[in-house]
Amino acid sequence: MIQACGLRKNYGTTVALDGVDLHVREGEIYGVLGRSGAGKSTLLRCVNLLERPTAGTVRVAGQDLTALGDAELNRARQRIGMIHQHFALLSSRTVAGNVSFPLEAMGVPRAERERRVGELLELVGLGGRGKDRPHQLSGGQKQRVGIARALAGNPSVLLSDEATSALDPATTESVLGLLKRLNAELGLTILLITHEMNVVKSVCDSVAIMSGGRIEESGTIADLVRTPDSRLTREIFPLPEPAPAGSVTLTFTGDPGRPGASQPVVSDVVRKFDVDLSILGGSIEELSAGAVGRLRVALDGQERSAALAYLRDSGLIVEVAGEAA
Ligand SMILES: Nc1ncnc2c1ncn2[C@@H]1O[C@H](COP(=O)(O)OP(=O)(O)OP(=O)(O)O)[C@@H](O)[C@H]1O
Repeated sequence: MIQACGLRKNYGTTVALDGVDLHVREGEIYGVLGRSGAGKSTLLRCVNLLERPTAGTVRVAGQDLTALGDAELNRARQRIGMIHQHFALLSSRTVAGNVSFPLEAMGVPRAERERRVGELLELVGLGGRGKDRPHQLSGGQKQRVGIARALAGNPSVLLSDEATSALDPATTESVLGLLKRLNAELGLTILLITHEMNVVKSVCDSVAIMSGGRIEESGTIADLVRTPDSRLTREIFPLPEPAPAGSVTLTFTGDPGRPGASQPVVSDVVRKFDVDLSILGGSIEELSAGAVGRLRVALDGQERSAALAYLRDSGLIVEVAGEAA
């Protein structure tokens, strides 16, 4: 749905994007994660051409935006909604007036606008709040207005620029829940940038990790957590590094056909084999891709090799420190 190839953006001598390739599939929620200054906002602004890239191409829904003139670009942008960290609402307008704003710009007749604004406010859980002013709303409600406004042009793509960074954890969760529902119900493709791992963990299907204007790592969350040395896996499941020589790190991926983190594989291995097992560290996370756990253990005893083989045969990813995978 979104395909960026070889994107570069220079501001004078600052290289904000240094050859970025991005592929967001239709219907997925794709997170771009990175520290301040990594280039995330620049990437997002280049996707809808609010910034013209210095080099590279951007295709959205099959259309090469970098090849369009201003008028065509404005039309194409109506199919790309955007929400912002600080909501960007007009304080002089009511809630309904804010949502109506892009429809007015598109020349939609008044009766049709009013019907559509009512639908959009219902969709984001703000039915009946149309006459309120933005200052009468909480942060989460303001962001819901921002989302309703972004959906006014019936976009196929929603871009989110740190949309939950100004919100408290409970409100963040409810806004993310809304985005997930819109993704599922409307088939909306969502590209969001964030510096919060929690956002990626709770809603994203895929992620790109940016640093210094480049993408360091990208892929589906499900694939990356199965790649034991991926940066995403190390950040979601921090375990002391380096692992003590001979220690064993077990990854429960929760894939169909593999044991989940709640299944008693570890107690089985101790019962079945002459081994001692002590836990050195670990955690379990409920990701959008399912429950995933990583556990580091010391495993010693006469039947260590047989126990390791059993763990592998049970479907766990087994890494032994100091041994090639
Ligand atoms: N309009 C601009 N003019 C000059 N330099 C810019 C401009 N916009 C961004 N930069 C620079 O480009 C680099 C990437 O900035 P960008 O805002 O894209 O990063 P970011 O990952 O979104 O960080 P943050 O989360 O702090 O916004 C930084 O070095 C920044 O200073």
